[in-house]
Amino acid sequence: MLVLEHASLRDRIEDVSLQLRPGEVLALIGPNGAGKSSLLSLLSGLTMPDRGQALLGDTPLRHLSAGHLARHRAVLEQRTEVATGFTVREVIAMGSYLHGHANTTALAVALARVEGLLERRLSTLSGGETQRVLLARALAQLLGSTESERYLLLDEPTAALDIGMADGLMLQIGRIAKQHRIGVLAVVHDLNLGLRHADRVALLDRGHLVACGPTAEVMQRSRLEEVYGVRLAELIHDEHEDLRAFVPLPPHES
Ligand SMILES: Nc1ncnc2c1ncn2[C@@H]1O[C@H](COP(=O)(O)OP(=O)(O)OP(=O)(O)O)[C@@H](O)[C@H]1O
Repeated sequence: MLVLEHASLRDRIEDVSLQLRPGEVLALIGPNGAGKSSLLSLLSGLTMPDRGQALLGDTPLRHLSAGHLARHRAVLEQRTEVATGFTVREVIAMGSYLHGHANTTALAVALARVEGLLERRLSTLSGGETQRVLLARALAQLLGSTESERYLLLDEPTAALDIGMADGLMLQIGRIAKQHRIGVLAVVHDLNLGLRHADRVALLDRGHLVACGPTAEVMQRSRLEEVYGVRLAELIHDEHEDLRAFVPLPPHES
C-alpha cells in the first residue's frame, strides 16, 4: 500500500492519514486550493512531508531511490513540462526507458487510445490529445515494471477531455486498475466522474481530510454542499438507481 501517516505540509496539508490500495480507484476531490495536488505530491514522493510520513508498505518514501520509486509509481502531474519537439512515440518511449519492453509500450498506447498520434509532434496536439499521450507515458512506465505493487497517481487526468473521452478514460482506468492490480489515485473536479468510477473517495477541504471511504458513503449531498459552498440537486435515474448525479442549484434569494 501507499500510505500517508499523519502527514502535514506547511499550511497546505494538515495531519492527513490515507491509504491507496492495489487494484482500487481512489478519487481525490475537494474545492480549488484544498490541497489535492499537494497531497498527490506527498503520496508520490515528489515532496516530503514536514511532519508525519509517506510510506510504500513499511518503507518511508524518503529511503527509496528515484529508480526504485519509478518502478512502483507513475505520476501524471497537472502541469507536466515536456519538450514539445519530441514525437508522441518518443515521449511514450521515455516512460519505458527503465525496462524497454516494447509490448507494454504498445499496450499503453492502446489503452490511452493514441495509436493514431504516434508520429505527430507533441507541439501539434490538442490539450486532450496531449493529456492522453502523457497518460500513455505513465502507463508505459508502470506496465513494464515487474514489481507486485504499482500505483498510478493522476492529477486531473480528464481536465481537457470531452464528456465521452473523460468517461471512457475513467472506465479504462478502472479496468486497468482491476486487471493489473494497480492502485489509482485520480484528482477529479467533476464530482459525477468520481461518483461513477471510483471505488473510494477522499474529500479534502483546506488541507484537512474531511472524509475517506466507499464512494456512496463519502459523496453525500449535504456534506458536498457544505464543503463546496453550493446547493446541489441529487438526481437518480428512473430505471437505474445506482446512476446518480449532482447538479448545482442557484443560490437562495436573500
Ligand atoms: N509551491 C507552492 N508554494 C506555496 N504555496 C503553494 C504552492 N503550491 C500550492 N500552494 C498553495 O497551497 C494550497 C493548495 O494548493 P494545491 O495546488 O495543492 O490545491 P488543489 O486542491 O490541487 O487546487 P486546484 O483544485 O485549484 O488545482 C493553495 O492555497 C496553493 O495556493
